[in-house]
Amino acid sequence: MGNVIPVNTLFLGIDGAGKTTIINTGMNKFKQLKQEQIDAIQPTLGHDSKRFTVEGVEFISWDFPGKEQLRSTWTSYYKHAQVIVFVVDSSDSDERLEEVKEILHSIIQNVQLRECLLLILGNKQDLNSTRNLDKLKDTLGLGGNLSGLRDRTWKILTCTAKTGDGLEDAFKWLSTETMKAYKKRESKKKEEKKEETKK
Ligand SMILES: Nc1nc2c(ncn2[C@@H]2O[C@H](COP(=O)(O)OP(=O)(O)OP(=O)(O)O)[C@@H](O)[C@H]2O)c(=O)[nH]1
Ligand SMILES: [Mg+2]
Repeated sequence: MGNVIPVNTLFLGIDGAGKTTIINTGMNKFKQLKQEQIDAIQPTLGHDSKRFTVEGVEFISWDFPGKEQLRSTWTSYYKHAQVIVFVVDSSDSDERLEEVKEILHSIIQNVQLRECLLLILGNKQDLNSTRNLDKLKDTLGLGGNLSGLRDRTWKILTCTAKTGDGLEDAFKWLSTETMKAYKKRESKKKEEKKEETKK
């Protein structure tokens, strides 16, 4: 097997969205966590990184707190980010999703995150009050031709972290897109080197 490509991946989203559960499921090869493993997950207060690999890409997963007073910690990591996984509780109230929309749009427009791949995950599809993909897209204002999305590789998908449903496909997509971006960067570097030696 070739070398694994490591990518700094920031997991962002408000409190209770399911960021930590998704990372733990990723580390469990996307198999359903045991109930006691789910019960052991506490709201994140600090931040730390955990790693899991999917099809040659190692996601160095930075788990951040979503609690309002702690969200300011996110931005100091923006300069290191290559991938953003933005997690949404699809069953959250309209009021909370209005707040989520605002946060998501500020991430989309942030110049420091311009080059990042963006995966938006509509989590908790198992709950009765959940929104499906189309409804979520609409609620989060992602339907139109948003300037921050036009030149970016991004996707919105749904999942259930509690069972693992949808997560493997989501990270396979990220893995494929990461590889493509990596190859593009490498060939650009090669071209530039060639140009340099010609001078
Ligand atoms: N029903 C259901 N509950 C989920 C799912 N994913 C996570 N949860 C629950 O939602 C709660 C919050 O999950 P976390 O993973 O701690 O959420 P977080 O985004 O890390 O939250 P903060 O650390 O506070 O920012 C926990 O009780 C989880 O068990 C899911 O797919 N379905
Ligand atoms: Mg957490």
